[in-house]
Amino acid sequence: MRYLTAGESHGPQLTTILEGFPAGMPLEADDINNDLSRRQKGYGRGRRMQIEKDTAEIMSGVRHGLTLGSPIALVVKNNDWKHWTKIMGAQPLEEGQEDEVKRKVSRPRPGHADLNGAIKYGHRDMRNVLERSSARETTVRVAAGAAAKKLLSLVGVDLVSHVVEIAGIKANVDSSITLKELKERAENSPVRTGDPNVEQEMMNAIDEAKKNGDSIGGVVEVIATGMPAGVGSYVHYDRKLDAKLAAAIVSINAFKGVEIGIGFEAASKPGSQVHDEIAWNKEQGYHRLTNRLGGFEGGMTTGMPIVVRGVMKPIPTLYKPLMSVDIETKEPFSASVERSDSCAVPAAAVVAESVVAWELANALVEQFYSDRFDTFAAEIDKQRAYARDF
Ligand SMILES: Cc1cc2nc3c(=O)[nH]c(=O)nc-3n(C[C@H](O)[C@H](O)[C@H](O)COP(=O)(O)O)c2cc1C
Ligand SMILES: C=C(O[C@@H]1CC(C(=O)O)=C[C@@H](OP(=O)(O)O)[C@H]1O)C(=O)O
Repeated sequence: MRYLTAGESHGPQLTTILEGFPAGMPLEADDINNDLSRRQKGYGRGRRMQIEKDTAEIMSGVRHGLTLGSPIALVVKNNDWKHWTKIMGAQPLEEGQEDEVKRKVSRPRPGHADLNGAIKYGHRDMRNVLERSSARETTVRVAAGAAAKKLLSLVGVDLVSHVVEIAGIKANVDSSITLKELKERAENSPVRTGDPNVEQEMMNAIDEAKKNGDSIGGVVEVIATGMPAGVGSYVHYDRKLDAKLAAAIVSINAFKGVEIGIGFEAASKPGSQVHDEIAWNKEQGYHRLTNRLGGFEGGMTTGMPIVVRGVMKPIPTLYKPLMSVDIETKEPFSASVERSDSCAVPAAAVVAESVVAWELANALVEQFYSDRFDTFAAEIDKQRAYARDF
């Protein structure tokens, strides 16, 4: 499967085209809209989220609630567009209009794509960069991921995402709770954490950062259960599914690191406390007695839950501005800010869940016959039975 996205943050709409979904799979706009709304929630977001009410329209590839096997085009309109029509206007500017409608952005913001993007594409107006590098684009990545999640749910793969750390405050999730309970907790928490004991502390940290004109980051975790064993491959670097997940996570705006299973903790532990012992019984088939490697060995799924974490840096736009240089005058300035999120970690957890879902769905579609949804689902069931008794 593949998808492209198009759209500027303050343009009329965002678009994505999804390709490779099996034909005959149920899909409705509501499957997508629920996740779009989840991405908009979360403590620490700025004023833009009060303007937008993200909903997807399915423009192609689905009839009477079933996929056709042809490309699926999804559109999400930007409500904010109406405030930006002049600045974002599609028409070329006429003589003398330049100053009136087009305030050139010549001041690159530290931590953003502005300066490097301007150098790369030769834009003297850095709005041409920031409009596309904005995390507004994650809206349609979540739409794509929601369609992937629908596919996964129909073949018995379930996902949950939650916030495990904000600004050094760590959640401690009771390992005895079920995935369903974890999901409910995260869904009902303004900071999407599975640990209610640290929720208030995290919100206080966000308030404090906001008050100080600063921003904070954190760590999110995505867990996926039900993936059959043996998906992905060890034979080539670009077929390793854990590597694809890592790339997907780091591709999210502001994500700077990724861990699979215990991740960086493995560096300080002996092998006996890192590797998961293998066992077999009739009911479960092969399984691991622990899941420290987060569901992967050799770039392939083990059949155990997949556990991926990603670290998000603090939002780069700060009300307490950082120094930069104007590209026209080469003079230093301190950047002023109109609006920004102060912490988007809870929202980014939903984005992480979506990009992981896409990679898992893609891996299944690549590995199993996938023209028709009914045969695709049957093949996955067969793989589960085969792997259990192997
Ligand atoms: C959900 C989400 C919301 C974000 N909101 C903002 C924001 O309001 N202000 C901002 O400066 N950066 C925000 N970012 C981060 C920037 O988009 C990102 O840091 C920037 O594009 C540079 O990319 P890089 O950090 O990956 O290098 C957000 C990121 C995500 C995932
Ligand atoms: C619009 C979204 O996030 C935006 C991501 C973002 C950035 O620089 O990444 C900057 C802000 O944009 P604006 O300046 O228009 O308020 C955020 O609101 C969204 O998540 O839907």
